[in-house]
Amino acid sequence: MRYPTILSSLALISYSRASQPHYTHSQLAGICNVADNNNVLSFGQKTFGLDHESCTHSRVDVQNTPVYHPWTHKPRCTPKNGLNETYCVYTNSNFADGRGISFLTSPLVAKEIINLPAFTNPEIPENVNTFTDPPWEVRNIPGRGNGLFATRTLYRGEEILAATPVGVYMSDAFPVDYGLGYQYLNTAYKQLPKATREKVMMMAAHNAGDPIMERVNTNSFSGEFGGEPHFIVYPETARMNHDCRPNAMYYYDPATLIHSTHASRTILPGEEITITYINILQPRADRQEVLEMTWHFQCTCPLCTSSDEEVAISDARMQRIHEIHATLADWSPNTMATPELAEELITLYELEKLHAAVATGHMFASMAYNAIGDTDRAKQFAERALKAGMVNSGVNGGNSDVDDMRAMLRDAESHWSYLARPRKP
Ligand SMILES: C[S@@+](CC[C@H](N)C(=O)[O-])C[C@H]1O[C@@H](n2cnc3c(N)ncnc32)[C@H](O)[C@@H]1O
Repeated sequence: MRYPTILSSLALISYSRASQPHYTHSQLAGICNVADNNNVLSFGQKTFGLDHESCTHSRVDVQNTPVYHPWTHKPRCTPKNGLNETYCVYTNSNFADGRGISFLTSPLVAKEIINLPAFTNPEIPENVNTFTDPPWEVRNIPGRGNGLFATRTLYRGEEILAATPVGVYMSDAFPVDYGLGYQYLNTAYKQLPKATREKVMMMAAHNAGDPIMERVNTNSFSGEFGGEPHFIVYPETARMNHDCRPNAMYYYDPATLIHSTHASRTILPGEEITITYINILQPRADRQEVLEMTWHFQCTCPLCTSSDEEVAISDARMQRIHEIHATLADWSPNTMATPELAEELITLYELEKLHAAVATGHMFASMAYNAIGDTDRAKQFAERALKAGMVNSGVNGGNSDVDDMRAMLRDAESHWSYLARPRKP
């Protein structure tokens, strides 16, 4: 039997934030509904290998409240492994107006999850999980499987889709005993409502094997809960194919778990809507290697299929982008960072059609101008960064870059970067 390691995960953090994810961690607080771990464990042991649903119905107390609140099913836990770890399935089949959600995670992480606003304030905005009249349709493309295609013009910043996850699985739940991990993963799947299970099964799978595991492998985004890496499944979002110069960007809100995708440039009707699965600031050879190894496809996006000469120019620009990033991030007294360098970065992003990254360029420029005391320019660029940044982070912000740029706009002289790099005489 083949037990593939879970390797693939579509980067969850937008490209420009890939190296600095911002997760809010809820306080460890409150009660744990799986405190009765021995019971759960023995239950898990008893049901080891079972896949019939009769065992999974929620137990209800006299007030009709499940004793496992907020879970609608009794948590089922693996027997402790040699490292004294256990992983449990936690399902709330009512989550997000009946879409449901299942976790396979540790009891400690579950304690944090139940304190997230997703559970303490579970109201779902109207635009989320609404797929009745989307501005796209699913089409099959030879060699790529299904993909999303725009059915009308979408403008930069416009929302394409927003969804809650249906499955969240801790990556550590698998390697010690893959067989056991798969069984509990299947339990997590089976406890979801029927319509959601159908959505999961409609996702593509790279390989034959365990149907759920293979779908998780092919379609998961990655994120953290309680500081631990998890795989996160958004079935509709996972329909989007990869492009090294994507026309859409996504943002994940770790408090509500809502994942939203926005246009990062104008997308014309009939155009495929694409995201990136990888860090696209890599040379073509490296990008292709990662995509081939992890997602088993040969990238034939326009950039990958350009002439060798064009690719060499693009690779050189990306090398320069890396150099400028490093210089602009250097706040030491000997830094070579200047506002001119930040403006060069913006130009390079534009030449490379890195639409989604432009906000990062404006943010660098804002701070670089503020660092020499040019508060007018600093504010101008902060405004541009905020406008462009909405594509990445949603209109309400909720990440530290957005907060930082708002602070710059309010009062540049109080911003930490003010006169941090005075021009040398
Ligand atoms: C997350 S799924 C994307 C949706 C998928 N095409 C489907 O049919 O549901 C990832 C898989 O889609 C395919 N894929 C994504 N982007 C592609 C691309 N640019 N070229 C070829 N195949 C691609 C690969 O098979 C990849 O493993």
